Amino acid sequence: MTPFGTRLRAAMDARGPLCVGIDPHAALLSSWGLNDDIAGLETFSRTVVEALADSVAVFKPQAAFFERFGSKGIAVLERTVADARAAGTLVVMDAKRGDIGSTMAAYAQTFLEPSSPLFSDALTVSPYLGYGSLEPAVDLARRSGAGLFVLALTSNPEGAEVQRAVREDGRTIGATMLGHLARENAGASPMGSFGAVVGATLGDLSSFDLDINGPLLAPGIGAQGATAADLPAVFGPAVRNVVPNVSRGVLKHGPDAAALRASATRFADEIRAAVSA
Ligand SMILES: O=C(O)c1cc(=O)[nH]c(=O)n1[C@@H]1O[C@H](COP(=O)(O)O)[C@@H](O)[C@H]1O
Repeated sequence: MTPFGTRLRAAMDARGPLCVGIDPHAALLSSWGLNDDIAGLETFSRTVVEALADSVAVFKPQAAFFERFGSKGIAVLERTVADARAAGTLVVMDAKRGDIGSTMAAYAQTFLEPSSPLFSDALTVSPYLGYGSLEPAVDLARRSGAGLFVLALTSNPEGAEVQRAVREDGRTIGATMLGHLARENAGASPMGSFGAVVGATLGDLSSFDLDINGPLLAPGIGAQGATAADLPAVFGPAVRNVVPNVSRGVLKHGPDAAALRASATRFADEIRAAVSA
C-alpha cells in the first residue's frame, strides 16, 4: 500500500485538511433523537459517514464511544471503518494505545495489520511508556503503509505536567517526541507517515520545532474553544502540515445530513482561509 503520508497529502490537496471526529457521545445521541444503545450508535455513525465521506479528507472515530457497548459496539466500529474507507475517506483510529513493546505488537496487529477487521489508515498512540515502546507499531505501520499519530502536545490543560516537563538535557518531553518523529520521517516525500498530535488550543508553539516532515493532528477546534483562525499563530510555517480535527463542533448539527455537510463546509472554508492567509 502507498505510504500513509503520501495518501494523506493527496487527500489534503484534493479535499482540504479537515478531519471530522466520529465521537458518539451519549449526549449527542440524545440530541439527535437516538437512544443510547447499539441501534442509536449504528444510525449515528452511518449518518456521519454517508453525509461526509465524499467531502472530508479524514474521519477519526473515537474507539471509546464504541467500546462502551462491548462486542456489538466494536462490530459497529468495524463497519464504520470499512464504510468510510470504501467511500474513499482515510480513517485515523483514535484508540490512543500504548504499552510495553511485546503488548504494543498486539495493539499494532489489531489496527495496523491489513487483514485485521479494525485495520485503519493510522492509529493514535501514547508514547508515555517511552517512545521506544512504540517500535512494533512503527515497524508494522511501515510494512503495511499505515501511519501513527503520537501524542506530543495534547490539547488538554493537564497534558502540560508531563509534556512540558524538562529532561536532564534541557529539552521538554513534548519536544523529545517531536524529535523522534522527525527522525522517523527523514527523507520521506511528500511527507512521512509518522505524525504528532498537537492541540490547536495551545497558543504560540514557536519554542517547539514542529517541522517533523509529517502530519500534525490538531484537535481542539470547536467544543474545546480553539478556532480555525488560531491555526497560523499556533503552528507557524508548519501549518501546511496541520490536519485540524473537529468532532462535537460538527456532530452537534446532526442528524440532518445537509446540516452536517454545511457545518463541515464552514469549518473547511475557515481552515482554508486561515492557512492560505
Ligand atoms: O488524539 C486525539 O484525537 C486527541 C488528542 C488531544 O490532545 N485532544 C483531543 O481532544 N483529542 C481527541 O479529539 C477529539 C476532540 O473532540 P471535540 O472536542 O469534540 O472536537 C476527541 O475525540 C478527543 O479524544
